[in-house]
Amino acid sequence: MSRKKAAKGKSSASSPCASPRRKAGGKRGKGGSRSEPQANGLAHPCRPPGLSSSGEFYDLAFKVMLVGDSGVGKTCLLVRFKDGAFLAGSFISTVGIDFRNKVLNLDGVKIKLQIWDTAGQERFRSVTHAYYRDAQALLLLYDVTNKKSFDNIQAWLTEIHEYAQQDVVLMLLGNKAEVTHERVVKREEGEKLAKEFGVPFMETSAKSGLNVELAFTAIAKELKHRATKEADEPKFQLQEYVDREMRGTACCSCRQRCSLPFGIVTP
Ligand SMILES: Nc1nc2c(ncn2[C@@H]2O[C@H](COP(=O)(O)OP(=O)(O)OP(=O)(O)O)[C@@H](O)[C@H]2O)c(=O)[nH]1
Ligand SMILES: [Mg+2]
Repeated sequence: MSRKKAAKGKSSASSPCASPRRKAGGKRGKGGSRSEPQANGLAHPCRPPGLSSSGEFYDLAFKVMLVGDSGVGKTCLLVRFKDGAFLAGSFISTVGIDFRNKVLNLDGVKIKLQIWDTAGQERFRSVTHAYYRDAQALLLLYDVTNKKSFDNIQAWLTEIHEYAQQDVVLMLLGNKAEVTHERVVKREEGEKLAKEFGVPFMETSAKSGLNVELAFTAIAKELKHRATKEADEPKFQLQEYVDREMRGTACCSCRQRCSLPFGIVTP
C-alpha cells in the first residue's frame, strides 16, 4: 500500500497528517532532505520523525540563534549547553557563523535545536542579517561585566525587529553572572530593561552552568507549544515557566538556579 493510500484510509483521529496540529502548514526547509524541518518545526507531517546529523531521531526541529556583542559569551554558552564544558583560556572570536545541534526530550517529544552561533563583531553583521529570517528563536546576550554590551541591547532589538520573523521567540540573557567583583550591570537592571521591551529575561553563566540548560529548555518548550497546541489551549508563559523553574531550585539568598540544595544560604 502506498503511503498516500494509507494516509487516506486512516481515520482523522489516528492519522498524524489529518490531525489539526499536524496539518499546520509551512515550507520544507532548504535542501529538502527527509529530516529537514519545516518552518513550523515539524520534521515532516506525513513521514517518520527525522534523524539528526548525530544519528538521533527527533519529532520537531527548530532554529535558534545566539546574538549579542562580541565577547558576551555566546560561543561559551553554546559549548556549555552542548558539551557541558566551559571554554576557559584565551578568547577566540567567532568568524561569521557556526552551528551545533542538540536533541532535547521534552515530555516524551524529541526536539532538535539547531543553534546558530553568530559573530558579535560589527564586520560580520551582514552575514548575521541573512540568517535572522530562518530563526524561530533568538537568545540575545549581554555581559554583566560589560556596560557597553548592556547599552547596546536596544540597538540589537532594533536590528531584530528589522530582520527577524515577527513572531520570533526572544529571550534576553545577562551572561557571566557568576562574576561578582567586576559586575557592572545589576540583575534588577536587566529585569527592568526586559520588562520595558516585553521580553523574558534571566541571568546565565557559561562558566558555572547557571541557568544554561533552563534558557534553552524554556525556548524549546515555547516552540514546541506553538507547533503542537490546539486552538483552545492557552499560550505558554515563558517568563512564568522560567521563574517557576528558578524558584524550584533556588537557594534562599540568590534566587538563582545553582548547584546548592534548596535552603542553603550563600554568603
Ligand atoms: N567569567 C565568565 N567568563 C565567560 C563566560 N562566558 C564566556 N566567558 C569568557 O568571555 C570570553 C568571550 O566568550 P565567547 O563565548 O567567545 O564570546 P562570544 O560572544 O562568542 O564572542 P564573539 O564570537 O566575538 O561574538 C571568553 O574569554 C570566555 O572565556 C561566563 O559565563 N563567565
Ligand atoms: Mg563566539
